Amino acid sequence: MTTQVKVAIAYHSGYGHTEVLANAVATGVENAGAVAQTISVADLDNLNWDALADADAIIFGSPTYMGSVSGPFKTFMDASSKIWMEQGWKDKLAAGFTNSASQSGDKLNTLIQLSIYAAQQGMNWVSLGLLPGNNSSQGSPTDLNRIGSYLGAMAQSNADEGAEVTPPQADRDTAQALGARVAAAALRWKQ
Ligand SMILES: Cc1cc2nc3c(=O)[nH]c(=O)nc-3n(C[C@H](O)[C@H](O)[C@H](O)COP(=O)(O)O)c2cc1C
Repeated sequence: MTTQVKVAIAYHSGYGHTEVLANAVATGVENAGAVAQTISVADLDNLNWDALADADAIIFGSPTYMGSVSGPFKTFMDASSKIWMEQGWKDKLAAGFTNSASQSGDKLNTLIQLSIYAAQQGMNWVSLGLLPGNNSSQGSPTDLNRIGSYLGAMAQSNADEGAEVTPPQADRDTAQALGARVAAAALRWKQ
């Protein structure tokens, strides 16, 4: 009998760019042989908390707004304090991704915030696991992990373009790689 591993992707996206990444993460999860479910956290009244409870791993995704997670994502974090009280997500795997307009844009702070959140929930954080791209004379903006993050997946979306154009394919592929890594880890974790 094969073990079914479920990976939830809990994300917020104000204008669709981070949602593109959430879908790319889900593709990576599915390609690695696990079941992916994307869950927008924007509508707390209709949030599928059961799916989060049922997941072996939760990958958190938020745009970087004002150098931290977006307001709706923070509202979701605070609403999950009931779960924290019971340590309901303890020992699940966790990972994170973020997206913003600037190359840096203080995205690292968002990933740190997500990893601390996961730690408070008793979860085990999975890093991106890719060497940095685009950091040598041989590098290119089309490289995987072109922004050079370790803690999670970072993406950059031009401020004047829609989600059908930006973030670029390299960032979508990086998000996909994160999904595949977490799914592979969850498959090992569940054995
Ligand atoms: C309220 C607000 C705050 C923002 N703050 C930042 C920021 O701190 N750094 C940055 O690089 N971009 C910032 N941006 C740009 C967004 O991160 C960027 O447009 C991103 O692609 C939005 O993702 P979304 O379409 O999923 O909402 C901000 C945008 C908004 C609306």
